Amino acid sequence: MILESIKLSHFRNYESATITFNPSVNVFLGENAQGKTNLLEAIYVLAMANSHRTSNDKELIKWDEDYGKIEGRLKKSSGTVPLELILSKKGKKVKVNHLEQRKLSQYVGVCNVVMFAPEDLNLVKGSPSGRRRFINMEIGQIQPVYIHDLSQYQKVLHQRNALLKDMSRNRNKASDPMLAIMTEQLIDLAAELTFRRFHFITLLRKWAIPVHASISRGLEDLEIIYKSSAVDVLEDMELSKIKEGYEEAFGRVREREIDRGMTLLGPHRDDLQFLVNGRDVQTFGSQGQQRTTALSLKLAEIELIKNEVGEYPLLLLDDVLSELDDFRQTHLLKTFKEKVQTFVTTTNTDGIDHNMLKHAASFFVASGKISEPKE
Ligand SMILES: Nc1ncnc2c1ncn2[C@@H]1O[C@H](COP(=O)(O)OP(=O)(O)OP(=O)(O)O)[C@@H](O)[C@H]1O
Repeated sequence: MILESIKLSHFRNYESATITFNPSVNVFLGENAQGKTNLLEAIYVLAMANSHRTSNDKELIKWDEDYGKIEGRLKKSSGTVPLELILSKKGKKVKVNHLEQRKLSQYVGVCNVVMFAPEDLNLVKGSPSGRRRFINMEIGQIQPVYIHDLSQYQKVLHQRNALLKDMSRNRNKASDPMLAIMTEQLIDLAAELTFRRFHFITLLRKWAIPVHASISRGLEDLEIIYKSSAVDVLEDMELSKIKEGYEEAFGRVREREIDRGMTLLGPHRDDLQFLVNGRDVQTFGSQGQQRTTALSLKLAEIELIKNEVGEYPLLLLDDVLSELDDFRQTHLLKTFKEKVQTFVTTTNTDGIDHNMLKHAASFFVASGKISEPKE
């Protein structure tokens, strides 16, 4: 898919801007804090209806304005699709082909993106919540129903936590039937999410392992393990078996949950583990191995999306090229040259592959204004 153009109104530090993109590579050049990342963020938000760096949508609206808007024209093999996202203090509205979509699950997935930002280099080393967010965002764009299930899960989790908190304070037996109902609801959703996540990790593994071997010049074997807080999920495990596993596990922790006043098991406490040559990269890996792993995951996602939805996603590279050594950079750029529309931000083109720059449109970004492309 190709993003032909974008129009921003009151988005971050952009008052208004319209940009027509190159179908191959677009480079955004500028000093720090001028609006380069904001521009990639706008593309990401247009695709995912959520930012990659804040969960507070109000931060996306230009200061002292009431609303912000992002419009884009996306070219897919099925035709051109106008997309629109309006942010206001009351919430957000999304439109596809000028028609408002009531549910985000009907919107997310129309435009696919893979973002690689400096914080992704932390995917391996950072906290489990970052890895859960990665899983949620990636499954959401290939299986929109996942977004619906996840938001239902979060609602039930919130209610169940409130009930457990109350039970831990009051030790009231009268709440037992309510807890049983909520546990059943939570288990249905937890099993569904775990099943989908496990299937996603199986696909991710298929693409990431060969990529990692290639970037490490055949020296490293990657393994990705889904670590469930409740069930030992096995290859090809049926949904009903995962559900049974949750029922047993919740039975075991019931008293502890009431003591602690919170839900102790479920997808919100799961994690991913990465092994390189059999050792945990998070604990034992060098910084280079951790970076290679993060890059392998991102490259794998591109192929995974192509395989699942039939078209390559847009690739957003926020100031990461200079973070990768020449070999990793060349690998990244060579693999997708001409196949994937790429958007790159940088303060300086010195560290960037010159062959790539030859085919790119370069834009200059200063104080929320974008100059015409320089060839
Ligand atoms: N809601 C907002 N309204 C107006 N300006 C904002 C808003 N949010 C952020 N900014 C401004 O946007 C600028 C940051 O832009 P951005 O994050 O895109 O930087 P950048 O060009 O990518 O720089 P760097 O190379 O340092 O990452 C800052 O000047 C910040 O004050």
